[in-house]
Parts: sequence; structure tokens; C-alpha cells
Amino acid sequence: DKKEVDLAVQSAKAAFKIWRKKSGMERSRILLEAARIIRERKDEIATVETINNGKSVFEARLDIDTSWQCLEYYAGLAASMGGEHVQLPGGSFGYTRREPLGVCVGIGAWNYPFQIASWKSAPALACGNAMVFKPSPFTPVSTLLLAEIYTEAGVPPGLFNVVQGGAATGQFLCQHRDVAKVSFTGSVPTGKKIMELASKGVKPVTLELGGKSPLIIFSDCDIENAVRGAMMANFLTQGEVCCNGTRVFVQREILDKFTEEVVKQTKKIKIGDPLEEDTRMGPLINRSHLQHVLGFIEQAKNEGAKVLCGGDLCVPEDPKLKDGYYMTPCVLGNCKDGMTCVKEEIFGPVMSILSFDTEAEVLERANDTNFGLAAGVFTRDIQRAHRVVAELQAGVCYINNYNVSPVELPFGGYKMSGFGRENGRVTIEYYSQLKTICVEMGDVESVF
Ligand SMILES: NC(=O)c1ccc[n+]([C@@H]2O[C@H](COP(=O)([O-])OP(=O)(O)OC[C@H]3O[C@@H](n4cnc5c(N)ncnc54)[C@H](O)[C@@H]3O)[C@@H](O)[C@H]2O)c1
Ligand SMILES: O=CCc1c[nH]cn1
Repeated sequence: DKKEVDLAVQSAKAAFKIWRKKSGMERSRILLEAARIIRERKDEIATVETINNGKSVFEARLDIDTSWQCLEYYAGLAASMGGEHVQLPGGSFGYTRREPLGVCVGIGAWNYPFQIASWKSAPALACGNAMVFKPSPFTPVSTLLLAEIYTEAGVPPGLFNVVQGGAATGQFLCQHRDVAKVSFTGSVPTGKKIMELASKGVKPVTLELGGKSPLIIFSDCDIENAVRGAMMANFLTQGEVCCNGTRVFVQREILDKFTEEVVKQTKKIKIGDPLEEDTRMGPLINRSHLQHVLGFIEQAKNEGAKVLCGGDLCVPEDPKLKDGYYMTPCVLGNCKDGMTCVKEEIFGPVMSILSFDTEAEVLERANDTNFGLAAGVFTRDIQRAHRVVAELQAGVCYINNYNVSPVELPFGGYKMSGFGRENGRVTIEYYSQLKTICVEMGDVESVF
């Protein structure tokens, strides 16, 4: 509630006073220690994440890898954040200092709980800020491990605080007068509300929102890689991934061959207990979301799409899983641009296949959306690959791969998929502010 949010912010504020005085090297050492502990406890954290979210433990381990990598990356940058020196006439000069913002708020979605908290806190802390983080109420657990790890690594108590709750808690955080910035990952409707709340206190926001990204497969591609890319673009974390390439445009010459192979591979995905080593798809986040995703498939059928595989409720043989929120991954054929399954973010394991003839046509159709998070292209023609990504209206573009997330590269959207970036060097600018100092070395020349 409001009182607990205030306690968390005040404790973060107290920790900020200590942390901001530390040198970049000192902060770096503590972040590196936190990264080391995450690496050491990777299997345990991944197991907690699987219980938290339902994703396969195999995948959860990859999430934990990009989490400690993110801490290492910003630890590496912490000591080299600085301003510039500018010579002015008469021996005077100016310089700039890159300073932290203060107490930053992170609000996360339920699909990558530990990773989202790491991607927000690592640059925030490296820049000298404190952070109060609110995970989704559907996945409250793993972020607490991150808080314990930061404390064990040596951050001042309260520097990274976790508050639990839903929309009301998030609103208290966004409106708190001692909060300097809000970084949000979640849906477009919530992102709009957060921007509105933050605007009242003139607080900067980073918005990492949803998507309906295009994946364009030209007939000259390496078809095996294109099929693997389409699977990566659609079925990680039960399809609950913001940057998924769910509109798969396939050039007509290879449509049948590509579709046949993608359906074959989709049918092979092992669904079941996400804690088992060979499982590749676990249950969706909750029953209402499962019904929501199945509803999209019903609507797609009514609008003329053809279910080529999956799309059904799934009850695994293991009796202990009988009440789980499982469904079979779905490939929809005969999709058209105007269909709901092609226009709206489903956030489940549903791939829509569309055909196209020419490059100009597919670019026009790929960009015909309010979202702009990601996009992908498969082709062996290197000139075409770069020409196409230059025209795609998306913040993250993949050539001959999909859904890889090296922390050295910025991640974030265009259009209604949000603004600001996570990861990469540029994110330092979203967690710091620039102070200009003008130094006079002579006498004051007054105009009065
Ligand atoms: N771009 C990205 O990096 C990225 C990453 C993951 C998920 N997402 C998007 O997130 C969505 C799915 O996640 P979700 O269902 O958790 O999203 P959501 O918008 O429902 O909730 C996200 C977070 O916001 C909080 N919240 C809800 N209402 C709020 C309010 N009025 N004020 C403040 N906080 C509020 C929730 O409790 C939760 O912690 C999808 O649209 C997906 O594309 C985007
Ligand atoms: O869900 C979208 C991709 C992502 C993963 N971690 C943060 N964003």
C-alpha cells in the first residue's frame, strides 16, 4: 500500500546518499560480485524462475545468463562514465558531469521476471541511482533473489528494494514525489497510464511495451535456418514474448515448403513439466490468459484462417499436471492482413503465416501496424537484407536470426512499442543527467 511504497522509497533514498558518492570503480566491483553470485546460483535461480513463470528450466537458465551478463556489462562501463571539458575564450572553460537521477522505479511484466529486474537495475545502479522495483503480482518471487544477491554483494541496504502489488502499488510508485524516473515493461494500455501519471511530476519514463513484429522470409533464404528462426520468433516462453515475430511473411515460391517444415517442427515441441530437462514448452501464465489466447484462435478460424497444427487446450499425461494452463503451439495458415490474429498482440504460442510476392509489397504490409518493437528478415542476398532493415519501422531488427539478445546491443521499440532503450551503452543516458559547469577565469564583464 501507499505507506509501504513510501517506506521503500525512503529507504532507497537513504541508500542513494551513500551510493552516489562511490566512484565508478567501487560500484563496478560490487556489481561484478553480484554477477558472480548470480552465475554461481544460476541453476537455483532458474528453478525458482520456472516455478514463478512456467517457462522451461532450459530457457530460464538462458534468462539468468543474460541477467548476470547485463550486470557485468554495466560494471564494465561504470568507471568510464564521465563528462567533457570544453575550452572557452580567455582561459575560461566549462565541463560536464554525468550524475545519477536519484531513486528510479522499475515496474516489470511477468514473462521475464528476473531478467527484466536485472536489465533495469544494472544500468540504474551502475550510474549511481537507487531502484525500487515492482514485479508483476503473477511472478513475485525471483526478483527477491536479486535483492538478496545485491545485498550480499555489498550494496548499501535499501539501494535495491522490491515492493509487491498490482496496479495500485504501481500508481503509488509513479506518483511518489521522491521518485526521479520510471522504467516500465508491460502492455501498451498500462504504458500509456504510466506515462500520464509520470507526466504530472515531470518524471522521465522508459517504456518497453508490446509488439506484433514481422518476420520476412525471402525465397532465396537458407530454408532450414528460416524455419529455426521462425520457431525462435514464436515459441520461446510459451509465445509470451514482446518482440516475437508473429506475422511470418513467406515469399510465395517457398510458402508450401516452409509451411510444411514449420508445422513438422512445431508438432515436435515437447510440452510438459517445465522443470524436466527435455521440456521446451510449459504452461501459460494463468487460466484467464490461456482462455484469452484460445479465444484468438477461435476468432482466427471464424475470420478464415486455417489451423495447420495445435491451438488446443492440452492436458499432459502426467496426472500432477492435469490442472495446468497448457495448450498446443499453433500455426495458422491462409492469414490475411486484416485478420485479428495478424493485427493484435496475442502473447501466446500462435504463429500467423502470410504470403507475399515482392519486396516493396511486403515492406508496406510489414510496416502497416501501430507497433514497432522488432522485425526480422531471412535472405542470402546481403544487399537486400540491409535495404529491407533500413526500411523496417522497428527498434530491433534481425538479419538471418531472431530473438537473440546480446546485452551489448540496445533493445527497445519504435511507435507504440515504446521509447527509451535497455542494454547497450546508450542506456547510461536514460539513467543519468548531465550537469554543465561554466568556469570564469577572468573578471565579470557586466552589461549593466
Ligand atoms: N518491450 C519489452 O521489453 C517487453 C518485455 C516484456 C513484456 N512486454 C509486454 O508486456 C505485456 C505483458 O505483460 P503484463 O501482462 O504483465 O503487462 P501489464 O501492462 O498488465 O503489467 C505490467 C506491470 O504493470 C503493473 N501495472 C498494471 N497496471 C498499472 C498501473 N495502472 N500503474 C502502474 N503499474 C501498473 C502490473 O502490476 C505489472 O507489474 C505484453 O504486452 C508484452 O508485449 C514488453
Ligand atoms: O518479452 C520481451 C523481451 C524481453 C526479455 N526481457 C526483457 N524483454
